[in-house]
Amino acid sequence: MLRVNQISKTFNQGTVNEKQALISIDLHLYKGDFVTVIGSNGAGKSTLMNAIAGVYQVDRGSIAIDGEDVTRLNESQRAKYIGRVFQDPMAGTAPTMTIEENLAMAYKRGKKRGLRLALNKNLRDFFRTSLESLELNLENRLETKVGLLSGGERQALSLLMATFTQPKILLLDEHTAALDPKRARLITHLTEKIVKQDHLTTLMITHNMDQALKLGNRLIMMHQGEIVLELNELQKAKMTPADLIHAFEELKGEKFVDDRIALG
Ligand SMILES: Nc1ncnc2c1ncn2[C@@H]1O[C@H](COP(=O)(O)OP(=O)(O)OP(=O)(O)O)[C@@H](O)[C@H]1O
Repeated sequence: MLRVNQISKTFNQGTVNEKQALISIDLHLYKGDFVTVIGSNGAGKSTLMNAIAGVYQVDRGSIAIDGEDVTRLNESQRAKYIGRVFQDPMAGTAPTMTIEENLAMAYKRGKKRGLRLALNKNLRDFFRTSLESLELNLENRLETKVGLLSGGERQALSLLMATFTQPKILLLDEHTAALDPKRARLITHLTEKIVKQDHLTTLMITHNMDQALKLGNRLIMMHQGEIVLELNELQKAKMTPADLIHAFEELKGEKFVDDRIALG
């Protein structure tokens, strides 16, 4: 479903600030794979996601989604394939628009430009049913402005907006990190539920080692622009957060430095 072949990305090439953020990264995700991504500070995790989403063009290598080479497509041209949820609950939704207007906007994403979308009964029913799955009673607040929702409700809505059109790839960029523990648990639970039910191919960056081990069926660890460790479901199941750190230190002979790390 996702084939990242030998991609490299250097920022500020030829200047004193030159930074090789990605070095010959290979990553192949099969349909339904749910891969958690961890790594030290500045390891290249966000750059990898941005490269997949088309925010940055890569210097070398190629990216294919469901067999289509998207390497030279820009972010908006890739939008129909990709759902993304960011760390900031404010980032994925428009606060002055109502819940249903936000959903309509997401529904239109990637569809033909200029498509006028009538908010007819069928569409409202579809939005209501989708919102019911969140179990937050948002289905009865279709006309509420999104700016009035709590951070957790807003992030749940972002998650729904990123997934209800069944993207080929779901990118989760520390999407629970800015929430309090209770809301983070809720969003984690909803993520697991939606990904499983819709069999979504997912890449999730997290600084929470426990979450990285418990969620998904694969884990990758990045360091200085490279993937330094890959674990499958069985290997993940046997490991603790402390084992992960230990494995990194054995491999690289240096301390694992992540300012935002959470072990459990
Ligand atoms: N737009 C940019 N311009 C210049 N340098 C950048 C840019 N984006 C990222 N970098 C640099 O590339 C490297 C990788 O950054 P990236 O944000 O991908 O790391 P990360 O693994 O997500 O880090 P963290 O967990 O600390 O957020 C870092 O050294 C960063 O400073």
